[in-house]
Amino acid sequence: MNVLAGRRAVITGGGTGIGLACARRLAAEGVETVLMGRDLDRLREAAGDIEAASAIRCDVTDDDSVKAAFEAAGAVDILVNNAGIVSAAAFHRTPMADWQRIQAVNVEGLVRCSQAVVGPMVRADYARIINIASIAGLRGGAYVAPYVASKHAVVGLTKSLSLEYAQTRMTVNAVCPGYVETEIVENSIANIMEKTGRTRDQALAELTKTNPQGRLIQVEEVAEAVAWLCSPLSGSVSGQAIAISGGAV
Ligand SMILES: NC(=O)c1ccc[n+]([C@@H]2O[C@H](COP(=O)([O-])OP(=O)(O)OC[C@H]3O[C@@H](n4cnc5c(N)ncnc54)[C@H](O)[C@@H]3O)[C@@H](O)[C@H]2O)c1
Repeated sequence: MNVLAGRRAVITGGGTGIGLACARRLAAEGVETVLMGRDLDRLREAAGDIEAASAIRCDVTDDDSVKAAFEAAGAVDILVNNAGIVSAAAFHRTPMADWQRIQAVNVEGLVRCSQAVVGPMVRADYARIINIASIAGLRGGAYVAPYVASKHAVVGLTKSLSLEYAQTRMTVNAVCPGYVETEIVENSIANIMEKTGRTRDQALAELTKTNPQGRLIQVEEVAEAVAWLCSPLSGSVSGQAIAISGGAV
């Protein structure tokens, strides 16, 4: 029998990319998944293909939306804070509004959703918070300062919460992927092509050369790490930021 059968997981930004792969992987362990995001039609379509999955509208930047969504979700054993955005620009040309937009989703959104679940989680016999950070949370990167700062904040929050709740049965960890083949990366490729006039293959090579294995990472590889962090036998792993980067960090 699957040891996670009957557990309930919320995955923010669960309708696409890494979040959707996490939902599929956890569902394979018998976990009931709740996909949260802004586009309910897309979420419902995604949930329709997954056993015991449901969809709830949630904008992680909005207090009322988060409150209503987590009330509707009910008891939660696993929270995967996956919703995230990125933008690329030279530091001196990055408007303050871009900084605020990225912090609002990547950092404040994660705080809001985590605060919505930790109360009951600290009293539970099992609980997991898994934050999808990035290798941008472990090292710097040119032209992506707001994203890098936000993902460093995610890693800092992960370490702090793991200590704050160490006396409970909750673990808090981050996974830190390099470039993963998703919509975000497709946008990065389009951005490089537009700014530099490079072909798609050249733009893709710019990204894959950051991975010593010379390839894009697959969403299933990230989801596998998330599933392991959910397993009861990983209960003494907490406060970690696990790179999934082909050895880049
Ligand atoms: N793709 C990569 O190369 C890569 C690498 C490292 C880390 N990450 C991180 O992985 C996570 C998932 O990204 P992805 O690559 O699957 O791309 P994605 O764009 O498919 O996923 C991001 C999800 O977040 C959702 N989202 C954005 N703003 C939201 C909001 N205000 N409220 C609720 N949901 C919101 C989007 O709708 C989308 O479903 C992000 O946190 C991203 O920073 C991605």
